[in-house]
Amino acid sequence: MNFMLHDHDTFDESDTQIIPDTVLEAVRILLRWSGDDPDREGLVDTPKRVARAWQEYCSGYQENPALHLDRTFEDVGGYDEIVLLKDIPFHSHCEHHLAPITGKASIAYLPRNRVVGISKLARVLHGYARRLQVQERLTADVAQCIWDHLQPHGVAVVIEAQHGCMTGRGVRTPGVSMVTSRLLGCFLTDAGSRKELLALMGY
Ligand SMILES: Nc1nc2c(ncn2[C@@H]2O[C@H](COP(=O)(O)OP(=O)(O)OP(=O)(O)O)[C@@H](O)[C@H]2O)c(=O)[nH]1
Repeated sequence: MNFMLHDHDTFDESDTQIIPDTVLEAVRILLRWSGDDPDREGLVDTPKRVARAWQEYCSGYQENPALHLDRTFEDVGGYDEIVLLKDIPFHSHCEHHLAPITGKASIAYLPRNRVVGISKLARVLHGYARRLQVQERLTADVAQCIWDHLQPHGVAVVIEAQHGCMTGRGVRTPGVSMVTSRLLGCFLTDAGSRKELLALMGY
């Protein structure tokens, strides 16, 4: 996170990160407001831990996920069928309650003359997941990024996830999954391609 550094900000020697004192104080206020004592032994380092955790949860703001798709390969023996990376686990946070979203994503594309290293599809997913999200936008962003930067014949992203804001609070309904999909190109317009894709994905 790009916070301005001030003289009184805290330098965390354990990982050489500088955490603005305003952030530490915000966590202390939340702890106190929740009913606990931020000065008791177990909580005294909690603001620093929380700050570091949120830097990690939100590290996607510091990257452009599209850059993972810069390197492509053309010599793949004429392969021109669907490429699918299935059931990629991911972790995100909802923008409404900052509660965790955990789930898995399946990402497919039908290449046009070039493919990308398969790990890069997961990197694109994590680049968007490590931001505050709603599942619909996460699904759409991943699909659009691949569509724009690989210019394939088709892209499909299906995400199935559980939302902490529904399990641990509010309606308190565990065990439900939210499923979202974004189909582009041939997967949207061609019923045969879509049928093949959904069969490969196991739907
Ligand atoms: N569509 C969608 N909704 C989400 C997502 N993550 C959280 N939500 C929902 O966002 C909604 C926010 O609703 P609000 O009525 O503004 O907030 P709230 O009063 O805390 O709602 P409750 O969760 O019903 O207690 C809730 O229904 C959440 O379940 C998401 O990724 N997509």
